[in-house]
Amino acid sequence: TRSTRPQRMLKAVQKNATKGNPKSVISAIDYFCKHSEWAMNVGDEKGSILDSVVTEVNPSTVLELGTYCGYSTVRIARLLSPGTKLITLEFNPANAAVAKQIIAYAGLQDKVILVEGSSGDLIPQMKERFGITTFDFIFLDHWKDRYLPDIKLFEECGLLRKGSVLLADNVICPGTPEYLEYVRKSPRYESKYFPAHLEYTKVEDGLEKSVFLG
Ligand SMILES: CNc1ncnc2c1ncn2[C@@H]1O[C@H](/C=C/CNC(=O)c2cc(-c3ccc(F)cc3)cc(O)c2O)[C@@H](O)[C@H]1O
Ligand SMILES: [Mg+2]
Repeated sequence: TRSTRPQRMLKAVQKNATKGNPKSVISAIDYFCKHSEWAMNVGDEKGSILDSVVTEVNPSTVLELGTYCGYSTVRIARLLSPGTKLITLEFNPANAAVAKQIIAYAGLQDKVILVEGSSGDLIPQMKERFGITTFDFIFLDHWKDRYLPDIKLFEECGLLRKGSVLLADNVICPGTPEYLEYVRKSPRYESKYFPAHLEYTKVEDGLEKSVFLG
């Protein structure tokens, strides 16, 4: 049967990237998406903003919602200090399988805990399963209509502390209007919009960085 786009992306990484070299994995995926097939990775322009926020926060506890093929997982994990791991949630087994291989090809498997399942089920389990008290940094890039319910879940589960940083992809395209209204209106968050473009296109998009104020 015909391969899937994530499988073709993995093939491109195995063909064009250097094993154990995260930068080459990132470049190989960006090249594939620019010259072969568009795919919904955060991409190089928004990815650079992601890099700068991760570097600034230098988090000890990290969560990503929506692994997809692991592109942003690799971008984040390569910047984490030794001994720090990122937890990434993915409920599509086929996508998780590709992501696992792409993360391993980058040599970052020891810095990543990929959990198969839905954020709605897994967020309440973070404390008991992974010994997390609060997250320093959260990257939201899963179904856009789930950003708001999940941020409320973080609050309810006591997973945010004064200074926790949430970075959300696609707040313009496809758009997350309810989430944006919530974080920008709530007195409990300090929000800032980083303008950019939809990955590999000239369409406007951007990232919203929201700091929890406690
Ligand atoms: C709801 N809880 C969840 N828990 C765990 N994993 C979840 C998940 N929701 C979705 N996922 C997974 O995340 C991934 C989904 C991501 C959704 N992202 C988008 O829809 C998206 C879509 C676009 C996009 C933009 C313009 C356009 F024309 C077409 C697409 C661009 C992006 O950057 C995107 O992030 C999949 O791998 C899915 O299985
Ligand atoms: Mg996205």
